[in-house]
Amino acid sequence: MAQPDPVTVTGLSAGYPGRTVLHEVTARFPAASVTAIVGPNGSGKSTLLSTVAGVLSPTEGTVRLPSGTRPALVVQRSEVSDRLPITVRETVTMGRWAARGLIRRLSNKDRQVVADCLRQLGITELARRRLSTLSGGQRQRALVAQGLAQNSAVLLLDEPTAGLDLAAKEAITAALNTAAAAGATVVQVTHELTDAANADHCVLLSEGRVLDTGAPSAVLTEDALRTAWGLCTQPSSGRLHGK
Ligand SMILES: Nc1ncnc2c1ncn2[C@@H]1O[C@H](COP(=O)(O)OP(=O)(O)OP(=O)(O)O)[C@@H](O)[C@H]1O
Repeated sequence: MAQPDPVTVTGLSAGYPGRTVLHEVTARFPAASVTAIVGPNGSGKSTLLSTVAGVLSPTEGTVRLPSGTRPALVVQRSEVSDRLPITVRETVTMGRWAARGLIRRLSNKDRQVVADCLRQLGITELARRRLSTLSGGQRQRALVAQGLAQNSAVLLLDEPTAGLDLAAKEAITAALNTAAAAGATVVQVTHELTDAANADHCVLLSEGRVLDTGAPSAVLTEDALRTAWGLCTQPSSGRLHGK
Protein backbone atom coordinates (compact mmCIF):
# COMPACT_ATOMS: atom_id res chain seq x y z
CA MET A 1 0.00 0.00 0.00
CA ALA A 2 1.31 3.50 -0.86
CA GLN A 3 2.49 5.54 2.10
CA PRO A 4 0.30 8.65 2.61
CA ASP A 5 1.98 11.96 1.82
CA PRO A 6 3.79 13.69 4.66
CA VAL A 7 3.13 17.27 5.74
CA THR A 8 6.00 19.51 4.72
CA VAL A 9 6.87 23.12 5.39
CA THR A 10 9.48 24.83 3.26
CA GLY A 11 11.23 28.14 3.86
CA LEU A 12 8.42 29.14 6.21
CA SER A 13 8.40 32.55 7.83
CA ALA A 14 5.39 33.55 9.93
CA GLY A 15 4.42 35.59 12.93
CA TYR A 16 2.20 38.41 14.10
CA PRO A 17 1.81 42.04 13.07
CA GLY A 18 5.21 43.67 13.39
CA ARG A 19 6.83 40.50 14.67
CA THR A 20 8.33 37.64 12.66
CA VAL A 21 8.51 34.53 14.86
CA LEU A 22 9.44 31.74 12.43
CA HIS A 23 12.43 32.25 10.18
CA GLU A 24 12.83 30.05 7.08
CA VAL A 25 11.58 26.91 8.77
CA THR A 26 11.88 23.78 6.68
CA ALA A 27 10.64 20.52 8.19
CA ARG A 28 8.85 17.32 7.39
CA PHE A 29 6.13 15.64 9.43
CA PRO A 30 5.88 12.02 8.26
CA ALA A 31 2.56 10.28 7.77
CA ALA A 32 1.67 7.30 9.96
CA SER A 33 3.88 8.79 12.68
CA VAL A 34 3.80 10.96 15.77
CA THR A 35 6.08 14.00 15.53
CA ALA A 36 7.00 16.02 18.61
CA ILE A 37 7.77 19.73 18.21
CA VAL A 38 10.00 20.75 21.10
CA GLY A 39 11.88 23.88 22.06
CA PRO A 40 12.12 26.51 24.78
CA ASN A 41 9.27 28.86 25.70
CA GLY A 42 8.73 31.38 22.94
CA SER A 43 10.71 29.42 20.32
CA GLY A 44 7.69 29.39 18.00
CA LYS A 45 6.21 25.91 18.51
CA SER A 46 2.56 27.05 18.72
CA THR A 47 3.14 29.49 15.87
CA LEU A 48 4.43 26.63 13.70
CA LEU A 49 1.43 24.47 14.61
CA SER A 50 -1.00 27.32 13.84
CA THR A 51 0.68 27.92 10.49
CA VAL A 52 0.49 24.23 9.54
CA ALA A 53 -3.17 24.29 10.63
CA GLY A 54 -3.85 27.26 8.35
CA VAL A 55 -4.89 29.49 11.24
CA LEU A 56 -1.90 31.74 10.53
CA SER A 57 -0.75 32.58 7.02
CA PRO A 58 2.94 32.38 6.24
CA THR A 59 4.64 35.57 5.13
CA GLU A 60 7.14 33.46 3.18
CA GLY A 61 7.36 29.82 2.20
CA THR A 62 4.82 27.05 1.87
CA VAL A 63 2.90 24.47 3.85
CA ARG A 64 2.09 21.32 1.93
CA LEU A 65 -0.64 18.98 3.18
CA PRO A 66 -1.93 15.72 1.68
CA SER A 67 -4.39 16.81 -1.01
CA GLY A 68 -7.91 17.56 0.21
CA THR A 69 -6.93 17.44 3.88
CA ARG A 70 -8.39 19.78 6.43
CA PRO A 71 -6.19 19.42 9.54
CA ALA A 72 -7.72 18.89 12.97
CA LEU A 73 -6.24 21.31 15.51
CA VAL A 74 -6.45 20.77 19.27
CA VAL A 75 -5.44 24.02 20.95
CA GLN A 76 -4.21 24.44 24.52
CA ARG A 77 -7.15 24.12 26.88
CA SER A 78 -6.45 27.58 28.33
CA GLU A 79 -7.52 28.96 24.94
CA VAL A 80 -10.96 27.37 25.18
CA SER A 81 -13.63 28.97 27.34
CA ASP A 82 -14.60 26.73 30.23
CA ARG A 83 -17.99 28.47 30.32
CA LEU A 84 -19.37 27.03 27.08
CA PRO A 85 -22.85 25.68 27.92
CA ILE A 86 -22.33 22.36 26.12
CA THR A 87 -21.87 18.79 27.23
CA VAL A 88 -18.84 16.58 26.69
CA ARG A 89 -20.74 14.56 24.06
CA GLU A 90 -21.72 17.75 22.22
CA THR A 91 -18.11 18.94 22.36
CA VAL A 92 -16.86 15.72 20.78
CA THR A 93 -19.76 15.69 18.29
CA MET A 94 -18.61 19.13 17.07
CA GLY A 95 -15.60 17.27 15.73
CA ARG A 96 -17.91 15.60 13.21
CA TRP A 97 -19.00 18.94 11.73
CA ALA A 98 -15.92 19.02 9.52
CA ALA A 99 -16.96 15.70 8.01
CA ARG A 100 -20.77 16.13 7.87
CA GLY A 101 -21.26 19.92 7.76
CA LEU A 102 -23.55 21.82 10.09
CA ILE A 103 -26.79 20.89 8.36
CA ARG A 104 -26.71 17.15 7.79
CA ARG A 105 -28.11 15.04 10.60
CA LEU A 106 -25.80 12.84 12.62
CA SER A 107 -25.42 9.45 10.99
CA ASN A 108 -24.93 6.18 12.83
CA LYS A 109 -21.29 6.36 11.77
CA ASP A 110 -20.97 9.83 13.34
CA ARG A 111 -22.45 8.50 16.58
CA GLN A 112 -20.13 5.50 16.47
CA VAL A 113 -17.05 7.71 15.95
CA VAL A 114 -18.08 9.96 18.86
CA ALA A 115 -18.64 6.94 21.13
CA ASP A 116 -15.25 5.49 20.13
CA CYS A 117 -13.45 8.76 20.83
CA LEU A 118 -15.16 9.14 24.22
CA ARG A 119 -14.12 5.58 25.06
CA GLN A 120 -10.53 6.01 23.87
CA LEU A 121 -10.08 9.02 26.13
CA GLY A 122 -11.84 7.30 29.05
CA ILE A 123 -14.60 9.92 29.30
CA THR A 124 -17.71 7.94 28.37
CA GLU A 125 -19.05 8.40 31.90
CA LEU A 126 -18.63 12.16 31.57
CA ALA A 127 -20.55 12.38 28.27
CA ARG A 128 -23.58 14.14 29.77
CA ARG A 129 -21.62 16.51 31.94
CA ARG A 130 -21.31 20.18 31.02
CA LEU A 131 -17.82 21.13 29.96
CA SER A 132 -17.93 23.92 32.55
CA THR A 133 -18.29 21.39 35.39
CA LEU A 134 -15.17 19.39 34.49
CA SER A 135 -11.68 19.52 35.89
CA GLY A 136 -8.93 20.90 33.65
CA GLY A 137 -7.66 17.42 32.81
CA GLN A 138 -11.13 16.08 32.03
CA ARG A 139 -11.75 19.05 29.74
CA GLN A 140 -8.42 18.43 28.01
CA ARG A 141 -9.44 14.84 27.29
CA ALA A 142 -12.72 16.09 25.79
CA LEU A 143 -10.81 18.48 23.49
CA VAL A 144 -8.46 15.73 22.33
CA ALA A 145 -11.50 13.49 21.72
CA GLN A 146 -13.02 16.28 19.62
CA GLY A 147 -9.82 16.45 17.54
CA LEU A 148 -9.79 12.68 17.04
CA ALA A 149 -13.48 12.70 16.06
CA GLN A 150 -12.61 14.73 12.97
CA ASN A 151 -10.90 11.63 11.57
CA SER A 152 -8.51 13.94 9.73
CA ALA A 153 -5.36 12.64 8.06
CA VAL A 154 -3.51 15.42 9.91
CA LEU A 155 -3.97 15.81 13.66
CA LEU A 156 -2.21 18.77 15.32
CA LEU A 157 -2.15 19.17 19.11
CA ASP A 158 -0.70 21.92 21.29
CA GLU A 159 0.61 20.46 24.57
CA PRO A 160 -2.16 17.83 24.80
CA THR A 161 -0.75 16.18 27.93
CA ALA A 162 0.28 19.30 29.86
CA GLY A 163 -0.78 19.18 33.48
CA LEU A 164 -2.52 15.82 33.22
CA ASP A 165 -2.27 12.85 35.56
CA LEU A 166 -0.54 9.67 34.44
CA ALA A 167 -3.75 7.87 33.41
CA ALA A 168 -4.88 10.80 31.25
CA LYS A 169 -1.41 11.10 29.69
CA GLU A 170 -1.38 7.42 28.88
CA ALA A 171 -4.89 7.56 27.40
CA ILE A 172 -3.89 10.47 25.14
CA THR A 173 -0.57 8.90 24.12
CA ALA A 174 -2.34 5.64 23.25
CA ALA A 175 -4.99 7.51 21.23
CA LEU A 176 -2.33 9.43 19.28
CA ASN A 177 -0.38 6.24 18.57
CA THR A 178 -3.57 4.57 17.34
CA ALA A 179 -4.29 7.48 15.00
CA ALA A 180 -0.72 7.32 13.65
CA ALA A 181 -0.92 3.54 13.22
CA ALA A 182 -4.06 4.12 11.12
CA GLY A 183 -2.00 6.38 8.83
CA ALA A 184 -2.51 9.87 10.27
CA THR A 185 0.20 12.51 10.49
CA VAL A 186 0.12 13.35 14.20
CA VAL A 187 2.05 16.41 15.39
CA GLN A 188 2.18 17.46 19.01
CA VAL A 189 3.88 20.39 20.68
CA THR A 190 5.25 19.20 23.99
CA HIS A 191 7.45 20.12 26.93
CA GLU A 192 7.34 16.53 28.18
CA LEU A 193 10.65 14.77 27.64
CA THR A 194 8.93 11.39 27.74
CA ASP A 195 6.43 12.36 25.04
CA ALA A 196 9.23 13.71 22.86
CA ALA A 197 11.44 10.66 23.40
CA ASN A 198 8.57 8.29 22.61
CA ALA A 199 7.61 10.09 19.40
CA ASP A 200 8.61 8.66 16.02
CA HIS A 201 10.07 11.94 14.84
CA CYS A 202 11.15 15.19 16.42
CA VAL A 203 11.54 18.83 15.36
CA LEU A 204 13.64 20.97 17.69
CA LEU A 205 13.05 24.72 17.45
CA SER A 206 15.13 27.52 18.89
CA GLU A 207 14.37 31.19 18.41
CA GLY A 208 12.04 30.48 15.51
CA ARG A 209 14.51 28.32 13.60
CA VAL A 210 14.90 24.57 13.21
CA LEU A 211 17.88 23.47 15.26
CA ASP A 212 17.52 19.83 14.32
CA THR A 213 15.03 17.29 13.07
CA GLY A 214 15.00 13.51 12.97
CA ALA A 215 14.65 10.55 15.32
CA PRO A 216 14.20 11.72 18.94
CA SER A 217 17.27 9.77 20.08
CA ALA A 218 19.38 11.63 17.51
CA VAL A 219 17.82 15.07 18.09
CA LEU A 220 17.45 15.16 21.87
CA THR A 221 21.13 14.90 22.67
CA GLU A 222 22.58 16.68 25.68
CA ASP A 223 24.50 19.04 23.42
CA ALA A 224 21.42 19.99 21.41
CA LEU A 225 19.37 20.52 24.55
CA ARG A 226 22.12 22.62 26.09
CA THR A 227 22.24 24.75 22.93
CA ALA A 228 18.47 25.16 22.75
CA TRP A 229 17.72 25.68 26.44
CA GLY A 230 20.95 27.34 27.34
CA LEU A 231 21.49 25.06 30.29
CA CYS A 232 20.52 21.41 30.46
CA THR A 233 17.57 19.10 30.74
CA GLN A 234 16.08 18.16 34.04
CA PRO A 235 15.47 14.47 33.50
CA SER A 236 14.24 14.10 37.06
CA SER A 237 11.25 16.32 36.30
CA GLY A 238 10.85 14.84 32.82
CA ARG A 239 10.18 18.33 31.49
CA LEU A 240 12.25 20.34 29.07
CA HIS A 241 13.12 23.57 30.87
CA GLY A 242 15.88 26.13 30.80
CA LYS A 243 17.03 28.17 33.72
N1 LIG B 1 -0.99 36.46 19.20
C1 LIG B 1 0.27 36.90 19.30
N2 LIG B 1 0.59 38.17 19.01
C2 LIG B 1 1.86 38.62 19.09
N3 LIG B 1 2.92 37.84 19.45
C3 LIG B 1 2.65 36.56 19.76
C4 LIG B 1 1.32 36.02 19.70
N4 LIG B 1 1.37 34.72 20.06
C5 LIG B 1 2.67 34.45 20.33
N5 LIG B 1 3.43 35.55 20.15
C6 LIG B 1 4.87 35.66 20.33
O1 LIG B 1 5.50 34.77 19.42
C7 LIG B 1 6.62 34.14 20.01
C8 LIG B 1 6.49 32.64 19.88
O2 LIG B 1 5.33 32.23 20.58
P1 LIG B 1 4.82 30.73 20.53
O3 LIG B 1 3.57 30.69 21.36
O4 LIG B 1 4.75 30.26 19.14
O5 LIG B 1 6.02 30.00 21.27
P2 LIG B 1 6.05 28.56 21.96
O6 LIG B 1 7.35 27.95 21.57
O7 LIG B 1 4.81 27.79 21.62
O8 LIG B 1 6.09 28.96 23.48
P3 LIG B 1 5.59 28.20 24.83
O9 LIG B 1 6.50 27.04 25.04
O10 LIG B 1 5.77 29.26 25.86
O11 LIG B 1 4.13 27.81 24.63
C9 LIG B 1 6.68 34.61 21.47
O12 LIG B 1 7.66 35.60 21.57
C10 LIG B 1 5.30 35.19 21.70
O13 LIG B 1 5.37 36.28 22.59
